[in-house]
Amino acid sequence: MLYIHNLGFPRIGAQRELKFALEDYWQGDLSAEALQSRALELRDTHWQQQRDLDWLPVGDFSLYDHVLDASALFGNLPIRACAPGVNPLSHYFRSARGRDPLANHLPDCKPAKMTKWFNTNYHYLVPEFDANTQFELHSQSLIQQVQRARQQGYLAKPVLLGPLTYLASGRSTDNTSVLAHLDSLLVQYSTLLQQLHRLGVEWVQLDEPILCTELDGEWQMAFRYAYQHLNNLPIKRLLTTYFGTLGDNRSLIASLPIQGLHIDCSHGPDDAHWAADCLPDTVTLSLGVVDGRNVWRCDVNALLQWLQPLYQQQNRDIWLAPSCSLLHVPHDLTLAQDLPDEVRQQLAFAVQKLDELVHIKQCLLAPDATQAATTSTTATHPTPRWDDALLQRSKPVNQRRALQQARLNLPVLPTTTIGSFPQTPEIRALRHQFRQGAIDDHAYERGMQDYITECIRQQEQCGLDVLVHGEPERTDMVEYFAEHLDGFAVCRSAWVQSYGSRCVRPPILHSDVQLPAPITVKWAHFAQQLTDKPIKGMLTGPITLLNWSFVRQDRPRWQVAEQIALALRAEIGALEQAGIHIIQVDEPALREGMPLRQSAHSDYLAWAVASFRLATSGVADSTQIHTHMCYARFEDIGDAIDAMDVDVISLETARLDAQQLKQIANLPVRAQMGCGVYDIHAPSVPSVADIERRISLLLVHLDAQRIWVNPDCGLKTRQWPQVRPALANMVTATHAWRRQLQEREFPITAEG
Ligand code: MET
Ligand SMILES: [Zn+2]
Repeated sequence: MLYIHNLGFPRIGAQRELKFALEDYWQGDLSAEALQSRALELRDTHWQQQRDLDWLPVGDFSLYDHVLDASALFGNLPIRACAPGVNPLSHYFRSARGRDPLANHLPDCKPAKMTKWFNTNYHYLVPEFDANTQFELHSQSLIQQVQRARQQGYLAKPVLLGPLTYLASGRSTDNTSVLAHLDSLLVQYSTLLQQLHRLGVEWVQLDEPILCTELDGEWQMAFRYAYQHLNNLPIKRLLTTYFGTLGDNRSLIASLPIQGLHIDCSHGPDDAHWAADCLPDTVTLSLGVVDGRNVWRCDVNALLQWLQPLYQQQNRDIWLAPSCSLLHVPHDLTLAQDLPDEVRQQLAFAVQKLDELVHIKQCLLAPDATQAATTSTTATHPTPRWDDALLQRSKPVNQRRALQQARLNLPVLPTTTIGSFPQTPEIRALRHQFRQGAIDDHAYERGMQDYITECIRQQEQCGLDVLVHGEPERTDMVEYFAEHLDGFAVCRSAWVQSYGSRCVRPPILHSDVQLPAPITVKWAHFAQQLTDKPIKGMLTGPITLLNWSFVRQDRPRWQVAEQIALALRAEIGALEQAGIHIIQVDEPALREGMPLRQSAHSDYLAWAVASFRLATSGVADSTQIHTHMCYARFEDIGDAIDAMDVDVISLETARLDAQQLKQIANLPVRAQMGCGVYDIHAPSVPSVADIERRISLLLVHLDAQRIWVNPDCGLKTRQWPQVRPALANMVTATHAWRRQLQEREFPITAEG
């Protein structure tokens, strides 16, 4: 038999209803009951939108995050977030955010750590384990949802994070192994599966995406052990793997006692063929044939070429699904009226992806009666081959240094910022009015120039050495460039959840990327005219533009990166021409684009670094190239960072302890380094003493000549009353150190 199902649906709502409800609730403007009833309405609506499916995912909806939901389900929220007599909803939100309106009498607590969900841009809250961890099942909410779905006539398939992926996503806070908790966790899973079975549930979905990563012997054993443990339960278990291929885990998977296996087919049909050939007919095969990570329409013709024969040869049940949860794509294309028609025709968002499943099912069941849709995509042109010399600056980094210094004449421990300054309500309003056509180009530019003037004045008053224009024209560091480069489209309603109530709007890269006209030059040039201090030009790098966009799939990623890089190379050339001699090319997303499997890392880093160099190597040796990275670990990519061949790199390091900072300082990187000296996310103003201490830590490990002083990241989410004193303190602390360093160099003796 042939069925269609879904692994998970976007939760935030087509119009971001959940976001607004959550934010109202956190503000104290919406009661907990009202929040729950909005969530219930949203779930009902989303179920309605999935009504054509044979099996409906239930339990995939979340008020904040599905990993946090698993922690709540198994009674494993951090103890510091919980207090007797407090509503469980408060425990949940205190775990996520440190506070909750229903528990205002409690002091704020430290929220759980947030980190990226595999290689997506979705962030989850990291479960915590220690020797005292004890699980306790809180299944009431899930059970109610299942009952409600069944009452509404759906065949409900509860969605659970699998026990191994749950443990692997967590961290032990006392150096015990997370696997030490497997036994006690399995007891809860068993109880839960029995409860679901008693409700009449036939299938449960167990998400184990870690099966698409490399697993060592211990984890493989744990998998066998865990699924054996769940084996004697009467409910059917669909083991879902996604975000990659099965690789070396095929034989492990074949050894697990499961009734169904879901395979991500967006990477090709090999795993599907393997499973069809090697798994017993009693195992249902769920094929993730519609890409759940991207917005392009499925090429049904191409798909049927392999799917049709595979389906016909099988005696087992086949299910069709998106490759993974649809959480990672926008909700509904019909709302995307601002996209050009020729782009929209090529796309499918969550709702449309389910229509595609219906269509594919029809094609398989009645091949003669149905017409497979052909997908036409805009033709693109591979970039003409360029000379490898384009990847090289003329001189090595240590020789460029003197040339740059001759022009810039910077003091030791130069101070700067990462680029953006507060995005005030006035600036947002200005951009909004301009977009609406309420003000003309002239008024918009004048408004921006006024703000840039203000940013320059503030930076001069604080005494910074290298200034920036402040990025007021940018809604977002990727979106702004996507709006001004050919080949990208920005859809203003295409929201994807990033974490909690936060959503992002990844641009859609649909055809050849080109720079029609310089993007940043006028702002940087305007700023430079206002000051004698050097202005640092600001760009988003090729890899970050790539990793934070939806990218065409008919071209390899390295090729797309190369095209973006060439467009940025032209922009950088134009900045240099306009008299900007320091240019920062931000790559905060370099690390997160790393493939899940370690064996693929070096390949990725090689082309990522090459495209960065392609963008940046065209400048004179006397022009200083900076890059900035954040949100990531850097310890294991030191070589790649060095290979980027920048003159200065700034890193988000303010939250690292002395030991970790030492690791960063000792990376095999030749560039000068700006290890962020204060955390821009912290609500308080860092004191002069704090920053001095931070600088002294750096001075232990780095030559003073290599150190830059800057905040951790951009300041756009901050407000001026905090930014001003923070930067002033940073400069004061730096000056104090400069004096000390000078005294060390010319020690003041008793005589002199
Ligand atoms: N230049 C950017 C900014 O200052 C870099 C941000 S990194 C996420 O906002
Ligand atoms: Zn940053």
